[in-house]
Amino acid sequence: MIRKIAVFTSGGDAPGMNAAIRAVTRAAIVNKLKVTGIRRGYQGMIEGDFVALRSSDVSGILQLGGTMLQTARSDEFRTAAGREQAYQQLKKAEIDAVVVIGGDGSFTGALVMSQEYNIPFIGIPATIDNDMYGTDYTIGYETALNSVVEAVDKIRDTARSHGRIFFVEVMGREAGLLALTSGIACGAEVILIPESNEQHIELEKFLHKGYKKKETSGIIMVAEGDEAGGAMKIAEKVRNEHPDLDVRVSILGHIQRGGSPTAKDRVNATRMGVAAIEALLDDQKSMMIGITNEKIVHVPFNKAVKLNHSIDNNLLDIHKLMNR
Ligand SMILES: Nc1ncnc2c1ncn2[C@@H]1O[C@H](COP(=O)(O)OP(=O)(O)O)[C@@H](O)[C@H]1O
Ligand SMILES: O=P(O)(O)OC[C@H]1O[C@](O)(COP(=O)(O)O)[C@@H](O)[C@@H]1O
Ligand SMILES: [Mg+2]
Repeated sequence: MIRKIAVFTSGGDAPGMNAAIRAVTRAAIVNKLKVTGIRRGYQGMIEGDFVALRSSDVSGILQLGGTMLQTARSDEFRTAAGREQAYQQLKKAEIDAVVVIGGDGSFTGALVMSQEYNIPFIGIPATIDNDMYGTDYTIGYETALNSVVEAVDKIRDTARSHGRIFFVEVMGREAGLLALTSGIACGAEVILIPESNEQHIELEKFLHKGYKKKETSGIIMVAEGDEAGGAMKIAEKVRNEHPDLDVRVSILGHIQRGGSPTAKDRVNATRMGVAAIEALLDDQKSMMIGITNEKIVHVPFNKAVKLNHSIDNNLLDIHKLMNR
């Protein structure tokens, strides 16, 4: 019997996390559940940094970026002693079930803890990387994509004016989807992502033939996690090999993680927040709420975190076609 739930945000923040906190809180209250917010992710769980949430406490946050509960990456929670302390804090606060809003790391932590202690966890995927298996969509990705496109359009203006080649680094330590889709949206000439090596050949072709023949500017999107080592390193190599080219680097950084969530991120965060409470009331546990083909789906944590989210090769093909 669930009487009181906790909700928290964990890992890298993502625009729309607040919308999810609001939806979880309000859906729980409508179903006569009490709600506790845990501040600062798993670290706050270990330290008992809890706050009671009423419907009015989540008023006015729907449109705000970041997370009102703050977030953290907690090394202590990776230890058995840290998780034991976290469990004791949950018991003390009489929490019967937990909703975790985060990415693959956060769900791995939830899976480990639910194997050790009898407490149900439901996950809501929120990461700008959109790298979770079993869902087409993670909260924050759409907003980040639009932020990248807005920034790169501006870079294109100055690149064209000077006839320069820009290496633009986009976030994604292990995931290239944001670089790939923003690259397509901005008409990038080349896109370098960790999931595919082939694009380095495209870069060589572009530098040797394409640029010199017909281009007035070049945008090379580089995912942070590309194996050649990020935009700085690649640009340095290109400068050495092609001293005639005017090369610049722009690392977009954490502006990609901030800002007011797009309408789609708000709507999907609200849908997933409500679905998370419904899943708990339906006695589900260790389950991620996802959205596939625009429908809510339930994906067991062990699948969501262990299976790889692959890149759609069609997107790579489409990009290639545009730059023939
Ligand atoms: N294998 C694990 N065991 C226990 N906790 C984990 C594990 N992996 C991740 N976590 C917890 O989840 C937190 C968030 O994970 P992280 O990978 O940083 O972000 P995200 O959830 O956005 O992918 C970590 O700081 C850690 O506290
Ligand atoms: O904010 P930090 O700690 O520098 O982390 C940067 C990383 O976080 C992300 O923005 C989001 O990743 P997670 O959602 O897995 O936390 C990655 O794209 C990036 O590599
Ligand atoms: Mg992650």
